[in-house]
Parts: sequence; structure tokens; C-alpha cells
Amino acid sequence: MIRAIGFQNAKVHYSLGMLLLMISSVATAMQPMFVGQITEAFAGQKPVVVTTVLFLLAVFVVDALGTAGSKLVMGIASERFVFNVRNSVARRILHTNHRSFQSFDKGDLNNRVVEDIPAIQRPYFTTYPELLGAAIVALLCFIGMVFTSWTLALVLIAVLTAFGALLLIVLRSIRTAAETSRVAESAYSSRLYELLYNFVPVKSLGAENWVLRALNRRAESSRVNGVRLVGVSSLILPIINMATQVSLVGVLLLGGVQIGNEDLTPAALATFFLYLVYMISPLVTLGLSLGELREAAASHARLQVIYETLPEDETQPQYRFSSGGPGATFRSHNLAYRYQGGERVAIPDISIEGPGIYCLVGSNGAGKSTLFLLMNGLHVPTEGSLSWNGKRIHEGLSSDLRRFVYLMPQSRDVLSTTVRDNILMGAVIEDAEIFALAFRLGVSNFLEGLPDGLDTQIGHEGVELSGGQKQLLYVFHALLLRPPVILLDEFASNLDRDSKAAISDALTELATESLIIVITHDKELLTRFPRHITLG
Ligand SMILES: Nc1ncnc2c1ncn2[C@@H]1O[C@H](COP(=O)(O)OP(=O)(O)OP(=O)(O)O)[C@@H](O)[C@H]1O
Repeated sequence: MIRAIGFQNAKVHYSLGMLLLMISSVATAMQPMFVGQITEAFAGQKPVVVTTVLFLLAVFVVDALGTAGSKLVMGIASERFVFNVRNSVARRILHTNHRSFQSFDKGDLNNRVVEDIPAIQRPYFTTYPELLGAAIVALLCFIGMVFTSWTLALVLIAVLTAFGALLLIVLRSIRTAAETSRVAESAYSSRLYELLYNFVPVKSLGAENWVLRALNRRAESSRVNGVRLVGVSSLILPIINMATQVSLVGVLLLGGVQIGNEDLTPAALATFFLYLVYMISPLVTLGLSLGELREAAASHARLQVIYETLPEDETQPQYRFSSGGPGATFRSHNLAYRYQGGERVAIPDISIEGPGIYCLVGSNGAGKSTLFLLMNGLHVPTEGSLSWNGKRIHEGLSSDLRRFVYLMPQSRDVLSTTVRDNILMGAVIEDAEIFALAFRLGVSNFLEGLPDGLDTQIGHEGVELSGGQKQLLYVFHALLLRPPVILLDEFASNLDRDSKAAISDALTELATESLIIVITHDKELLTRFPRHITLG
């Protein structure tokens, strides 16, 4: 499946690359034959045939051009492969349901996309072509050897079979070592992610050394596993070296004996030896490539897990929510949600009639944020039921439901893009409407003071916004889109008095047609919006 995704629009380049590679490999394997003929002419003190020399030069050129051309088109195809798979995995991650997404560690997920995808393209674009080229050269050289001296060729087979068996045992251990090494690297990446995210608290608590020690422990585990992998992989080359040395010595000794017995001519031994030398480099490539294949298999398995454990979210909801005029109604019955860690959050039976504004209150951990996630379908109830406008919510409805119920979560950050993109998040709304809203909220100065207006870049390459300015942008989205239901989790915690009052006015106006539920601990807002729903 991953292979089919990766090869979209890359097959033509790939096939051309393979063809060029095969041509250059045949050209390589023909060289000993021509060199052998020239050597025999020298040895027999006969004139060298010009066409043989010309053929030798021609195969040199074809070899060089074929190798370079093949590398180029394969490179183009491999970049396309990585691009395709990255897009597909990112799509799967963003389209999966919330519960499956939560089961993944974010650093680990990042590591799989950034590291494992380039790792899995290697077999197709480097290893298999190398294997094919090596196999063609080795096979043709071997045929040449059989025709030169079949007894020496038999000895060679015996030696290579013995060392081949040894190689297989090593290759099996490489796959296991590669898997544990990738897991350790991901664990390091996850920890690093968390710590970078918490840079400010770490610095202000003076916890740099404590954090470094935690990071070092993961780095140490990654190092130990890396060493283990390098350790097993490093056995490949000595095995191949030994195999070639034993082959070379064996052929020379046995060939010498055969020459003594007049079963073989010195020129034939020279040609056989030449074939063997030409065969050695492909054999080394073959051994090393097989090792790389085992490492890539480990990465492939990690990516496969993403496709298997992140199901694609529903694309065609069977039921379309519509506000059907003002007044969304919500009901819950025996509702509970159990987190994967085992925490069970029970929600009392609730009945809410829109439009209007309600405050959702309760102590820390009472389940307010959990209820919001259930209300907009990101969490699917593990017990009981909930319904909007009499329609019971189940998993298949969630994507349509989220267009009906807008949720602004408690923890959110701006994206490194323009102010306009951060406000709209893909929605199509005229700039004039954004400025009109800013004017109504009394925050025009904020938007007009930005260096490039709505095109101002936010993030490390642009301006930094204050916590309150960020919250303004998040609330803008809801006020502009005016969805039938709006859930705001602590929307005002960083807003100044004036902004809070202006947004509250705007929400009150919006609440004539929409149902707005606000999670807040703010006394002013609790007084202003007197209808409360209490949890816990
Ligand atoms: N991702 C999670 N995995 C496991 N348990 C969770 C998760 N998120 C919340 N919980 C648990 O669910 C319970 C309810 O949490 P929730 O965030 O809904 O409370 P809350 O009322 O919004 O709290 P607060 O006012 O502090 O934001 C808590 O006991 C919390 O530990």
C-alpha cells in the first residue's frame, strides 16, 4: 500500500532509471571479456584487433553514461516518492479520529514522518537498483567464468554458499536491532519536543541541568541501541572480505595447480581472475545492500502502524446538521467518557435549549473540557448518549457535527502564517468583514498597527503576539463564521477589561441566534452570563 502511494507519478522515471542501470551493468560485465581478449593477444604476441579496443572504449562510455543517467532519474523519482508518502501520511494523521490520534505520541509521530519515510525510499531507489546491477554483473561474470573454467567456478560456488549462509544469520539480527534503535530515537525525539515546548518554564525554574539529565538518559538509550545496530551491521563487510579473499586465494592456488597439470592455460586463468575481480565489487554491494534492506524494513513497519492504527475519518456523513432556525438543543443521558489511561469522566444529565449564552462551571478536573470534546464529536461517548436537535451523536457524524458546533479549546497556539490565515483557518471571508468586526470590538488599532496588516506573518519569522492578542484572533473566527453552536473554553483568560467587555457584547448579540457555551472561572463573565450549568 505504501509502495503504491509512493510510486504515483514516479513510475516512468523509475522504469527509465532501471533500464539505464541494466544497460550500464551489461556494459560493465562485458569489459573483462574484451580486456581478456586483448591480454590473450599480448600474451600470444599477436596484433591487437582494433575493433576489440573500440568495443572496450564503447562499453566504458555506455557504462559511465548509463550509471550517471540512472542515478539522476532515480533521484527525481525518489524525491517524488518521499513527497507522495509524506502527503499521504500527513493526510491520514489529520483526517483520523481524535481518539486514535491521541494514542500516538506527537514526537514519535513527527519522527516517523521525518525520518522513517526517507528511510523506506532507499530500498526502491538505491538498494534494489544496486542489487539488480550487482546481480547482472555478478551473473554475467559468473557465466564468463564457467566458460573459462568450470572447475574453478564450482570451487567459487562452494565458497560463496558457505559465506552466504553466515551473512543471512547477520541480516536477521540487523532487522531486530534496527527496530529497537528507531524506537529509542523516537523516544528521544518525543522528550526533546516536550522540553523545547516548555523552554520558558524550564529556564525560569532554573531546571536546565535537570532537563539535560532527562534528555541525556534518552540520548544514552538511543546511543546504546545505535551502537548495537552498527555492531551487527559491521559484521557484513568482514564476512564479504573473507569470502573474496578465500575466493581469490582458492582460485589462484587451484588455477596454479591446473596450469601445472596443463588443464588450464595461464591466459585462461588471467581471464578467470579478471572476471572474479569484476565480480567482487558487485558482491560487496550486494551484501551491504541486503543490510540496508533490513533497516528499511524496520522503518516500513513503523509507517505501516500509522496506516493501521489511524483509521481514516468518515468522509460522507449520513446526516447533515442544520440549525433549522435559531435554537439548537442539546441533551445528554447517562453520559460518560473513559480516557485510554483509564480515567472515567461521568457527566450528569444535561438539557440545554438555544439560542442564548450559558456558562459551564465546575471544579478543576470536573470534566468541562471533556464535555466540550464530546459535544463537538471529537470524543465519542464510551457510555450513555448525547444528542443535538434530537439527533443522537455517533462516530460517523462527527465531521459534519464539527461544522455545526465550533469549539475553541483551552490550549491552542497560533500557526506560523499570516494573521488572516490564523483568523480564518481556511474559511473564505472578505477582509472588510474582519476590519468591521475589529472596529465593533474596539480593537482596530491592533490590526492596523501590524506591519503588513492582515498579511503580517506570525511566528519565528514574523511578529510575536501577546497571549491576549492571540485569544482575540481565536475568538474572531467564531464571531465571523457565526456557527449555530459555539463552545469557548476559557476564551478571556488573557484579555484586558475592554476587550473582554467588547467580546462579551458581541457574543450577546450573536446569542440571539446561536447557542454559546463558555467554560470560565472569571467572576465578571459569570455575573454577566447568569445561566450556569454545573458539573461535579
Ligand atoms: N487526555 C487525557 N487522558 C487521560 N485523562 C484525561 C485526559 N484529559 C483529561 N483527562 C482526565 O479527565 C478528567 C476531566 O478533565 P477535563 O479536562 O475535562 O476537566 P476540566 O473540568 O475541564 O478541568 P479544568 O477546569 O482544570 O480545565 C480529569 O480527571 C483529567 O485527568
